[in-house]
Amino acid sequence: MRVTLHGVGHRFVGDDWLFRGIDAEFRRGTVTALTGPSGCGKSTLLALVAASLGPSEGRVDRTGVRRTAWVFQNPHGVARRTALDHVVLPLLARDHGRPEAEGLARDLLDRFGLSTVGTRPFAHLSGGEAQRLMLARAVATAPDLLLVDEPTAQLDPTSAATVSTTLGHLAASGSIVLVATHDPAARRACHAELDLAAR
Ligand SMILES: Nc1ncnc2c1ncn2[C@@H]1O[C@H](COP(=O)(O)OP(=O)(O)OP(=O)(O)O)[C@@H](O)[C@H]1O
Repeated sequence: MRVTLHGVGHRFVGDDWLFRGIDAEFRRGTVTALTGPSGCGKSTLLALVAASLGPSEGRVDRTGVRRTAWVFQNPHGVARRTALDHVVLPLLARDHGRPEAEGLARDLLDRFGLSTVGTRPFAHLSGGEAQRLMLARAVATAPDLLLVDEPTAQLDPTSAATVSTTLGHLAASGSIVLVATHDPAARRACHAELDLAAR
């Protein structure tokens, strides 16, 4: 399973090139940091990898990728549903029975440092809690490819380190993980880096 970029470049209509000539390969087991200054095109590259956008030039090949999960910069949940429910639902969708799904969801909340907020409605979570919940929900879908935009931007260093460790564990279990980030600590926790500033 892998995603390969061949000479990929992108520009939005009427704008200059954001980047050109990117050759890269993202493999299972690897967390890759996408870095570069604000506006250089990190989220755009995630969209190209997710195939929700076609590149202006070049080619993106996705081999063996069936399930993609994408965690956006701004967390969106269902205001009145509990944190636990947000993680239980994808597990039910993957055919786990409710008791098993709840057990797995509690484990995931625990891994993301959210065990004390499971019964809270989404609307009452802090920004950092909501963002970690979206990550827990994405991991619950057992994605082949996980794309994450700025996962540590709203977090204190300890919570940020927990998130980086958990993304590493997800990759170790066989996923491809891409993380757009400005955070030097999050970048250091990745196995590889694609720096868009250099393009
Ligand atoms: N659909 C679009 N149409 C036109 N321009 C866009 C579109 N999406 C993004 N852009 C522009 O493309 C540039 C790159 O945006 P992008 O969100 O990929 O950058 P980024 O590196 O992820 O930024 P940040 O670090 O601030 O999140 C920005 O100037 C943005 O305004």
